[in-house]
Amino acid sequence: MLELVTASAHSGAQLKTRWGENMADDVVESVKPNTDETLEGLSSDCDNSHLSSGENEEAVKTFKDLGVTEVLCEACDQLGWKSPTKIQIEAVPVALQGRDVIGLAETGSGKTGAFALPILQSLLASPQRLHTLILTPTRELAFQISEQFEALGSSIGIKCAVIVGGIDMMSQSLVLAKKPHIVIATPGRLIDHMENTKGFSLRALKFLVMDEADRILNMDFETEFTLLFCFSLAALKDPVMCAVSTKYSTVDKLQQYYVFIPSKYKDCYLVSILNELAGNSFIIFCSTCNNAQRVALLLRNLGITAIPLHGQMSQNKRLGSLNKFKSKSRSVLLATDVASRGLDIPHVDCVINYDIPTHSKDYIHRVGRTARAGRSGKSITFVTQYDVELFQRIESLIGKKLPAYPTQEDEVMMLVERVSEAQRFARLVSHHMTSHMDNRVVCLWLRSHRKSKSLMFGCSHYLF
Ligand SMILES: Nc1ncnc2c1ncn2[C@@H]1O[C@H](COP(=O)(O)OP(=O)(O)OP(=O)(O)O)[C@@H](O)[C@H]1O
Repeated sequence: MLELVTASAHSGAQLKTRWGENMADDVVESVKPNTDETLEGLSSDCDNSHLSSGENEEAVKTFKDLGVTEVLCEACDQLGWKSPTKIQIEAVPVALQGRDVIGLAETGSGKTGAFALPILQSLLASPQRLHTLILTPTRELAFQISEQFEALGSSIGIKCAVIVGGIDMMSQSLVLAKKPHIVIATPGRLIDHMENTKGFSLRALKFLVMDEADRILNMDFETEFTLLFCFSLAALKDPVMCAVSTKYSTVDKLQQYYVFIPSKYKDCYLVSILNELAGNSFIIFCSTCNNAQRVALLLRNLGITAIPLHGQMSQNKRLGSLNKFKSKSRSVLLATDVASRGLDIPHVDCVINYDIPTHSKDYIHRVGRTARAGRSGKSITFVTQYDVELFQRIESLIGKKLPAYPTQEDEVMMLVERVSEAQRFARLVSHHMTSHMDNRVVCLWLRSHRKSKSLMFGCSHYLF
């Protein structure tokens, strides 16, 4: 699940968060009025006065019915959004009235649109630079939200800035100096700019969004309601709770399975399932960066187009991996929980929990990377002899017993020798990579140690 909090109509001085400082403390310069002609030209089109909250789902069929202005309705149409989702029906009219909103809905249910549309409409009504701040827990999510704002706001000349770690501060300062309408940031880098970038001020901010609020605040509450209620005490004014999911739930179109296997045969089962479901697109979750890297190498050794995504990679490499997976040039993404929240890659057919998540809540976020926006999808969770208790906790959190995924043990065991060979290669390559050996040297080394042609498949791809 993902929560959103839109704190609308707050002045910068009121914006206080638990993770950081008072955002208005570092005010150096006030924000100049917007001169963006496109936004101003369109602003008269915007009239929310007729809106009332509490319109129910049955009565509302279109974005227009929610009070969304014509130009944004057209943008939704261009994105292929024929009608609003449940959370959009609940949250958009309330946010358009200028109320603070706490949103709660299933994964892949369109929460980004639910806060993006009211923000864009507010910008149309009163154009202003540095109008909105969106905080996200991961860098990838920040880029994704920016893409969605730019897609919805393309015809109105919206300017977004993504301010995340792993990217040069100076170039970000230049982007901030141009005073974008919307800043999408991860907390650490935002604080850096607030402390060190002259002239950067959030005083005039009209909207604050905390996407994945529990993760940003780094708090593990029993339910997300409690978390957001606590946050509302600190910063929100009489917020409206828009909940279209009242507990930790997974979507109906997701088929969830587990497979009970001995720990030492995890790789064999993985390869067997990937072979069986060949042609699909997978995200495989591992609990550590090392494991994600090692399994990616192992699969590459076996000719499977796998690519890693984890926090020990540079930001450029992380984005490169994600783009290759998104563009379908790689069919398997080996990821840590850095990819478990919010990432929206519609073509993901199957999520495999190679390592079971330690926090049950992460299970819901991970499997939510498939079966998004009404599509169907599959998830398979590996449960070893060490994971039984964690698995039971997951089942009790989601409130259902999962069926076993059918596997043929004898067929899996036929892979043991082949997989062991690939494991040895993966370990050796990992060792050379972690000892900072030049990539070209690794490739040369691999060539000289080549045992069979297929083991060397994709050698150049070691250079990620
Ligand atoms: N009204 C709509 N009709 C059709 N598709 C939509 C609609 N609104 C959003 N979408 C699409 O649904 C997908 C999921 O949306 P989004 O990423 O906002 O989900 P989410 O609820 O934030 O998920 P998560 O909890 O996993 O972060 C996106 O591809 C988005 O373009």
